[in-house]
Amino acid sequence: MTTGFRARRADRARDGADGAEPGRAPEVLVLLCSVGAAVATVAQPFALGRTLDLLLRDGGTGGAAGRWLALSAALLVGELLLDSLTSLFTGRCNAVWTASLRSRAFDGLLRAVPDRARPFTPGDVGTRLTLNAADAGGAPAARAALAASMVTPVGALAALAVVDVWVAACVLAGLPALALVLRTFARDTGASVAAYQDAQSQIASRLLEALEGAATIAAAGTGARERARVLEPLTPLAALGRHMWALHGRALGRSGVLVPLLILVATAVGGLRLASGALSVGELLAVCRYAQLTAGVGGAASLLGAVVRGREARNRTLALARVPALVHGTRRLPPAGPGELELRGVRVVRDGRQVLRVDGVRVPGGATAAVVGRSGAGKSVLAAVAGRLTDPDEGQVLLDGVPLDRLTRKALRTEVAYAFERPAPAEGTIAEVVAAGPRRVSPEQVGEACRAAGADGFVRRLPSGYDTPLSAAPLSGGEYQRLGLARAFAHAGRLLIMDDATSSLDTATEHEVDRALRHSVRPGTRLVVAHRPSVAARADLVIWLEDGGVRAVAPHRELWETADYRAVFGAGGAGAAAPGASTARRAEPEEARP
Ligand SMILES: Nc1ncnc2c1ncn2[C@@H]1O[C@H](COP(=O)(O)OP(=O)(O)OP(=O)(O)O)[C@@H](O)[C@H]1O
Repeated sequence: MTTGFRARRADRARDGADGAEPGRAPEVLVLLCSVGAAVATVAQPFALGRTLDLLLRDGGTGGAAGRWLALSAALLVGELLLDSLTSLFTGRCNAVWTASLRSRAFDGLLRAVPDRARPFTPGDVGTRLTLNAADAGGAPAARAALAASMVTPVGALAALAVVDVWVAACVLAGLPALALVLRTFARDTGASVAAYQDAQSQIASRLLEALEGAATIAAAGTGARERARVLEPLTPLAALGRHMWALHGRALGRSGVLVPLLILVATAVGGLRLASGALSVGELLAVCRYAQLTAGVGGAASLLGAVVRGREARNRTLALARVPALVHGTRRLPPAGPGELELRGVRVVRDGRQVLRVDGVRVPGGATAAVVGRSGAGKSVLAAVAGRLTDPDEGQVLLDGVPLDRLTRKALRTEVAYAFERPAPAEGTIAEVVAAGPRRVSPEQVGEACRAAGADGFVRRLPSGYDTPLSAAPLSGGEYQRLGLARAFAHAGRLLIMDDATSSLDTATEHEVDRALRHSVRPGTRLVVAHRPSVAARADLVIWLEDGGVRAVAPHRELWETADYRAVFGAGGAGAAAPGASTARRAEPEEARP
């Protein structure tokens, strides 16, 4: 018990750190209304019993019977009103809590170190933010209703003891069995609920993966296999569902036998007490009703189920809020710094494996550095570390001499811009999407950035031009990529990192974009992940990665002398032709050669 309490307190303390919880007011209102309704329910049999006794004694002529009858009616109306208010406040409480849990989970996800959020697939995140958040949001009201639901049986038992202690003793003797049924139900359901929610998440994740790869699946004709893969968790899900229904049914069945039995015994004892003259007819009526209400404790099973489900769902939803966040510092960058980038003793470990080791690499301010290497060499990890999308496990990355983790969030995000291979979909018109970001960007600057990224032409051809909603714009992969570039150009600070951001562009467009980048975009340092030798050739220096380490840092023309370097671009392996020789020329047109 103490351990459970401590665990709950620790949970609350940890959750508190995730963000503000909504006030307790909605929950308290549910509790007050439910308790009020329960009190009215408990008072009714007593009032009705007194009314009946007075009517039988006075034949309905006394004023007292009328007053008791009016009280009974008032209690009934009060109970109905309070029940309605309980429903109203329950809806409000559920909505407030669900919204709060969703916001906290979502904020946590946005604050998180992107790499740490990677284990949560989009489908899993969707399930946690929708189904799980709704279940978790319903728990506080269910908890209040569960607490209030104890008022009726406890109150009824107390009232029963006042009316007749013998009948109360009989009912009390049967209660431990009912409590045991409830406890077993709560314990057994907990584990199944967690596994059930996990299986739901798996189906959602697989479905989203399948939707993303729909074209590949259609082309490969593997639809049936994919369908089987997506629905694979359905079998354990169905088994878990059946198991939970069985648990529910068993709990209801057991309480369904125990409850009538208790009522029967109470009625029989009450009847004997009436026969012996210890109870009046009205009191017998009250006794029977109180026995019913006391045994109604079994009805708490469904509320208990909602509380258990909500607890598991809350853990799943708030797991998103607990993903480690990027903590920012308080320093600013020196004004008008050139954007010099330096990596000192940087080491990145993923899944226990070193995936990047870079020491003493410096990109002078205003220079363009190409990052090249075979697939899996660590280029994207380097790009992520260079702009602090993730922190290295060891070492430091400095921009104009300031470690990135000491910078304020604003300084970091205004001075370091990113463009990716696949820009994230965004809401709004094209102009709004390009303008969205840390800097204030005017419509003229949006146009300039789009021209530099080679996007202006196709944007103008859209029905509403720059005012076309992005979601309604039929864009090719390359066009979409160019909008991502335009956004990065519009917000370019002293460091611009392009991670495979021109991979879908044809060579001529890429060349134009490169020229515009030099002349029309705010000058600064560029770090460009490159797969084409043409890009490396135009850079001031190349950081050549191999198996997560730096093989060399030098201009492209020098590195091209090395056969291994040419092999990175598929331009012949070791022992291939010298620079400018036919193999290299065949592999890449004119501009590829130094
Ligand atoms: N979050 C992660 N968890 C485990 N391994 C990771 C993670 N991120 C990267 N890696 C591993 O680090 C290595 C480098 O990955 P990275 O994405 O930087 O390669 P890359 O050079 O950009 O490759 P490509 O050209 O194919 O995009 C890979 O072996 C990759 O599997």
